[in-house]
Amino acid sequence: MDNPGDSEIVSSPLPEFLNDLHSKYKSLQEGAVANYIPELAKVNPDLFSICIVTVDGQSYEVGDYKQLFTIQSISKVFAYGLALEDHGRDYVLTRVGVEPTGEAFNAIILDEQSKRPYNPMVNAGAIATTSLIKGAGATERLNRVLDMYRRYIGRDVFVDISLFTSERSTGHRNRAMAHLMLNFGMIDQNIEESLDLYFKQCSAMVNCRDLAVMAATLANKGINPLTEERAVESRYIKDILSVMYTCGMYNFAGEWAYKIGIPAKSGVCGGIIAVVPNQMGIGVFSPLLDIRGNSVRGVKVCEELSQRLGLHLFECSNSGGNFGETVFKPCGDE
Ligand SMILES: NC(=O)CC[C@H](N)C(=O)O
Repeated sequence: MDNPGDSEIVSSPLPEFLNDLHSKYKSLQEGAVANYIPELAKVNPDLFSICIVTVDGQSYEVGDYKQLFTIQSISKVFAYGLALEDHGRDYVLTRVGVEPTGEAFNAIILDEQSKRPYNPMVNAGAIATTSLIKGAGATERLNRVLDMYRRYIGRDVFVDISLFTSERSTGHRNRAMAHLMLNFGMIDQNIEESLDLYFKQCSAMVNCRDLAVMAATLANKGINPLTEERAVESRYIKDILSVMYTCGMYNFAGEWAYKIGIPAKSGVCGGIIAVVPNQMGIGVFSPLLDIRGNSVRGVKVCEELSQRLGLHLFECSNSGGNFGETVFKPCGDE
């Protein structure tokens, strides 16, 4: 261990450890709230919460964990799962790739050869993914998305209409991507309906604890550990987690995989979900973002959680222990 204080922190039970992390980073004022969607700029920059939900249903939370905010890009993960269930892996792969872009989340780029958007975790790919969600019309498609959120979270979820209309009236860049993909036959004619659905899926209201439950559901092979309801077919978990791992943090994805080493997804709301397969889901919320659109405190908290709990997928075999009672030791030090 590098720091003298490490041994105290890692030997604390999880609630104390989360409290320590929260106090440590609460005063960090780096970054800025997203303002390209006018309603998003109104968020209180001081909000900060960290939650963990284990696959055996224990939950730990600290800070403003009941505060609702819009899920934004984190929705891309779950919409991708629904599109896979609706069409199967092979067809979805013809419409959206699985390559990291190395570019900003809102880059207007398609793969030169295939004309597909690069991956479902950036805006272009997410709009293509959402266009694949089935339903007889706009209402049925929205209801399917909301029901999907309900299964992952365990309660009904609503769309923030102010946020939705704010994004719809300013979302010209996303509209441009949709037209480009329409030009190449990557999405169908009904682009306004699909864009509305995309803006609504991004404007669904969640709190930090919800994020952790959603992440824990992915960690638990698609079954919500609190309600025991299946949210997504288990055969698509590896697809979802793979693209989260390689593409979930936009143009920080490589460094994230290298340093933190667990599948994750962020959103311009300031939320991050991180999934430790077969162990736990992590949710962090803090709206101050870095230049890539990732939560500054969120990245720091995940980095420290990963280091102190030995969560990096390739570091060593994870302990797989009971996180409710465990006294944490960094793996590799045994
Ligand atoms: N990175 C994000 O969270 C972006 C989501 C936002 N709704 C957009 O499309 O721009």
